[in-house]
Amino acid sequence: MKDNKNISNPEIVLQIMDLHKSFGDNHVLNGFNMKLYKGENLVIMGKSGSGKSVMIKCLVGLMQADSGLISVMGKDITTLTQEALDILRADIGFLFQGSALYDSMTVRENLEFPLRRHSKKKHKDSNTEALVLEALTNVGLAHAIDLMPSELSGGMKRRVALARTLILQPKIILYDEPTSGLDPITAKEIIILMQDVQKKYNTSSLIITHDVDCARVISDRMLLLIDGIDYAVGTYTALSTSEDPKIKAFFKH
Ligand SMILES: Nc1ncnc2c1ncn2[C@@H]1O[C@H](COP(=O)(O)OP(=O)(O)OP(=O)(O)O)[C@@H](O)[C@H]1O
Repeated sequence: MKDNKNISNPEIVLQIMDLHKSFGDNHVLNGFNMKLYKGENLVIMGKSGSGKSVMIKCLVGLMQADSGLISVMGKDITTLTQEALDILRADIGFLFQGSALYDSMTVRENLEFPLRRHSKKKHKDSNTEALVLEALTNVGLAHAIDLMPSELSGGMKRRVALARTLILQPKIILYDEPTSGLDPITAKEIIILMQDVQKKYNTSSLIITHDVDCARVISDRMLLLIDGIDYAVGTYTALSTSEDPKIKAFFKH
């Protein structure tokens, strides 16, 4: 089953072509392809150890692929200078499992931190206080601005981490297991928040998850990473009704 996105004149914001990555005899990615269109939520699922993290690391330049092409906003990242790469990276937000808050800083300081790092590029003239408040309001946590991370619940921490990502107004957000470790109700809240963010900012999101319910609710399209390739790409409905045993395995509860 292959990509059947049917929108007129779609803009591709992120593309991977024929990506290969091996560790010795362990051939993790064997010609992986992916396209992320502007404004869409693409969910990537794959068994544990299938290479999702390796793919993301190659995508953000934390790991070098053996071969293949990766382009972000139409630019081949392997040919960019460090400076051009840094500018491009400011357009990509990350919400990783491990993207913990700084425990010794208040919520406000946690949000000011990325602003200060990128201030030269983006927010030279902006009012930091207003930006922090706006980002927190967008995740429903304006009242928590002066709390310490230790005073927040798991769901609230995840929201603050999302606000910290949003404050730089990224064009693309990469989510790694956004609902892992959360109870079903809080997980649902985070999914709704992700949808709100997508609508409000028209961001394009790549979401790695094992959570089938999350995939059902949030995905415009899904990609199944199996045997190191983009084995199946399509809507939740198309994939969840497939008769292919390898695809079916993902949707069994
Ligand atoms: N730095 C590394 N050196 C050697 N092997 C590695 C390295 N990083 C990843 N691998 C191997 O690559 C394979 C894919 O790992 P990866 O972490 O991408 O899986 P994953 O799909 O993200 O799994 P999970 O869902 O459990 O997080 C595994 O076999 C892993 O052992």
